[in-house]
Amino acid sequence: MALVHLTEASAAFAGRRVLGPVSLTVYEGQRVALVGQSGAGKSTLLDLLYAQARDRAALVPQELGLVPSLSVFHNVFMGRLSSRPTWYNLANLVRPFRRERQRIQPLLDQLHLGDKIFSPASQLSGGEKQRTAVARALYQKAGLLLADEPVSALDGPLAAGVMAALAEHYPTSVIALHDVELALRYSSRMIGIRDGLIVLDEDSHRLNVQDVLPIY
Ligand SMILES: Nc1ncnc2c1ncn2[C@@H]1O[C@H](COP(=O)(O)OP(=O)(O)OP(=O)(O)O)[C@@H](O)[C@H]1O
Repeated sequence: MALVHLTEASAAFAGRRVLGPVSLTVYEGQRVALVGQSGAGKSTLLDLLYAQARDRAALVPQELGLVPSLSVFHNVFMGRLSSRPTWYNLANLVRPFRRERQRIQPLLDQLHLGDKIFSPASQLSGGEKQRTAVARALYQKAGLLLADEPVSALDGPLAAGVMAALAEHYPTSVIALHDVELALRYSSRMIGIRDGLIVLDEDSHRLNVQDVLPIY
């Protein structure tokens, strides 16, 4: 089943086309890695996909979108604000419900962030902020994950752990990654972007790093 679909889509800034035309269908169960040079158009493509699938997608944007004054717990809780009544959200803001803590704590533990649950986001390192945004997406439990460089601030083993967590919670995803090896390891389909166009679209298991490098 197709979860998101673009037909001859394009995007421009100040009259300059930066993406497209691109046509892309992402099917249920596909873990898509988006790779390409800085400025190739990966974030722009993710934006177009999100615009099509806003009601069924969790987004980890490159800028993360955290509220600095709120705790990690509350930032993660925000992943499901729209599915809860306002009174519930406000009450949980003042005094976290035990059942919400019981849902959020294991996600943070999995991301090695468990001891930061009530730290304000403003006091986190770059990598901790990134993992908070990832936890928010895990908590959201949407049908599709869209993530823009979700592990760029993490070192090797931690990056692999976060990619494994994303794969475990989200069978269908589109993730922009600059680390080609990581992209190959955690995706089933590899899409390469160059100058705003799709120049590679292949099963990841058919590719190795050398096959992907020419798009850079
Ligand atoms: N708000 C904007 N205004 C003007 N130009 C923009 C804007 N956002 C992106 N662009 C341009 O669009 C092109 C594609 O940018 P995009 O962010 O999609 O690339 P990217 O592949 O995600 O890059 P990176 O890997 O550095 O995040 C670039 O040339 C960029 O300069």
